[in-house]
Amino acid sequence: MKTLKSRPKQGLHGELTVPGDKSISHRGIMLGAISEGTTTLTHFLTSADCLSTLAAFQQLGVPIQREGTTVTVHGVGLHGLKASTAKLDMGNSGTTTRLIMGLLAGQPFNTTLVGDASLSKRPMKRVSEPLATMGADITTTAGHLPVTVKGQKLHAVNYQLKVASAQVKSAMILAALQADEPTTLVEKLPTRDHTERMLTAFGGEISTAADGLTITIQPQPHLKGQTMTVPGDMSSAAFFMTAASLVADSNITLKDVGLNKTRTGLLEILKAMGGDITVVAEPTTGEPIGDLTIKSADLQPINIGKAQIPAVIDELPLVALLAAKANGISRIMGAEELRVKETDRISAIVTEFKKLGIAIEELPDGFVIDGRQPWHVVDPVLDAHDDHRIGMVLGIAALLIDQPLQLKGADSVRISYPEFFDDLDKLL
Ligand SMILES: O=C(O)C1=C[C@@H](OP(=O)(O)O)[C@@H](O)[C@H](O)C1
Ligand SMILES: C=C(OP(=O)(O)O)C(=O)O
Repeated sequence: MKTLKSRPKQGLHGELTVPGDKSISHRGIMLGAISEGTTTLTHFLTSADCLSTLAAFQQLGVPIQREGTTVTVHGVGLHGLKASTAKLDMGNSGTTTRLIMGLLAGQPFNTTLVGDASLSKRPMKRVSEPLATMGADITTTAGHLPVTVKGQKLHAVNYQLKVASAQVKSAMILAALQADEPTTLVEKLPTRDHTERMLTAFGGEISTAADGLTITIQPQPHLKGQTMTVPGDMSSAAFFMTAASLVADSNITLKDVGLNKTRTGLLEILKAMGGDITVVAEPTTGEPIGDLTIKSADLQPINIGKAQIPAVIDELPLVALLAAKANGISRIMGAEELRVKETDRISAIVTEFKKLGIAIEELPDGFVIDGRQPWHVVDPVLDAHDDHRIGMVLGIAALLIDQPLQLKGADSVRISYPEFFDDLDKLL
């Protein structure tokens, strides 16, 4: 049980560089592995999820070294992976599992994937079914892990994705690389496009049509290892953006944060709510990055619907917290995907926010929050529900309360941001 810091005497102050982006770190290892030559990733995220990806590719015969946050991947090419003698442990990572399924679907060997209790409850048919249209042979356990992938020769498809999910899209892209002809995928809504951008940087041929939804992938590329610095994770920066906005007298700067438009939903929402944020973009050739300065502000309520969800999916617990201090009623809808994350995040947020006396109502696909109601602690023992993002949002919520609160499962931050509480202390 961790005792959370309560309301600070002064606001949050100072400058911070948040750890590397989780999505980009995963993809850096995967694309590096199937490239020819060496890939060097600096500012790699050394959280449990990304280390699950690193270990899985080592087990597939890819030499990978790590020194601190620098990772060197000695690529084996698209057809150079080797069968693992043991099951691959995906740990808690949905991204590792879904993307690796797409890649292994076309390899000439069989692999069994297992994961922890939380990951073993998450849906995998959303990946195995679309992959099956390409000829993949994937057996799930009633739609969940353990999953066995029996490598097959894959054929190209023209496929309309059924869920707005970058993980499903990326699994299909990684499978399409191994197909016989070009594949076309059509997304329901644009989702994070790191796979597409990074594949291009590694020398692959992938294009997105003017509609922003139709993606064409050329098969059998000869990818070349790259050197890249992973941008700061917007999804980690988001915790401090929220804290500085809500805690009076704050003024912080977050350096080198990834500003890819498919990830900046929270930034846009915070601006629309009246947040005080200055963005100084930096010139880059790869993923857009920049520095963010955030000061405390009085916030207005907001309504969010389906089309806005993908760009803020992992930050929705923070949108709920912002709404809980806004001057009116906010509605967040179209977010049913939250129910199939590390925990049912809708239910977890409602349960934990109610312990703080927040006026929150659960919807099947989101929540309604009245930020005008004063908070009052009903139960000082909060629970992360074994979910890193729930644990961290509660760590921020505690800064808005005068009495000390306890957090069960604070250790869950290791999944995406092991230094979270230390970095928060630096700003306090
Ligand atoms: O592709 C990725 O790196 C991710 C995609 C999102 O999941 P979905 O694809 O399930 O929306 C997100 O929630 C996850 O944290 C990372
Ligand atoms: C949902 C998340 O990750 P994953 O799906 O990779 O477990 C997350 O980091 O919030």
